[in-house]
Amino acid sequence: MSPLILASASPRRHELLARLGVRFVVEAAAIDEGVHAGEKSLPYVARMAREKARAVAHRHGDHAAILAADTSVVIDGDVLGKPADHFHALGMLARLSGRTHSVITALCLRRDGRETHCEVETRVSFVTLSREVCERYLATDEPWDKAGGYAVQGLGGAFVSSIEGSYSNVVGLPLAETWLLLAEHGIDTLLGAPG
Ligand SMILES: Cc1cn([C@H]2C[C@H](O)[C@@H](COP(=O)(O)OP(=O)(O)OP(=O)(O)O)O2)c(=O)[nH]c1=O
Repeated sequence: MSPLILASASPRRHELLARLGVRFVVEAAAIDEGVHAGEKSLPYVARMAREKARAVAHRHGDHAAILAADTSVVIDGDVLGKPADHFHALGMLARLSGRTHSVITALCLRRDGRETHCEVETRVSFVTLSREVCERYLATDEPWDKAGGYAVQGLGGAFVSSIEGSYSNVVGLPLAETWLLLAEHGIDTLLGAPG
């Protein structure tokens, strides 16, 4: 059987999937990540994962097994993607300061033309951040390729006072749900079948 294709350029996703011991290759998908007018956060994140999987499926036959994911930060119903520039990132951190937000990762697994979806939500609470703290954080360059402009696995972890739900979900690939999804499609991991 040919290896699973991970449709992702994210080094975090590569590292997390590798932990499961799955044989995979990487093929990034370039899609338009714009939010449609009136589109809610959950359908948006699910659509992004689906479009990434389909973009890669397009280059292969129907038999290829493809895993794609999308992670977004959601606050007050608004989707925060990756910051475009310094002021955008500053605005995101100011919104997250002293409050609780959601991190949603959607997974899409395609195999033999069949698609399986799953969306996972983690609630993350931030301590209050001063403007100076945000500026110092932005100077580290950590926020740029991260949804919401922070990395829980890096220095941004210092902003997190509590977390409810899957930690790996915040980093970009929920390990438990990924394992279940792979098993459902008969894709072997180091752990074998769940349950
Ligand atoms: C909130 C948060 C996000 N992230 C990352 C996970 C994702 O890589 C990124 C969200 O952007 P995504 O568009 O989900 O992923 P990506 O562009 O990095 O990779 P690809 O589309 O090719 O799969 O933010 C962290 O690494 N740490 C965090 O704490």
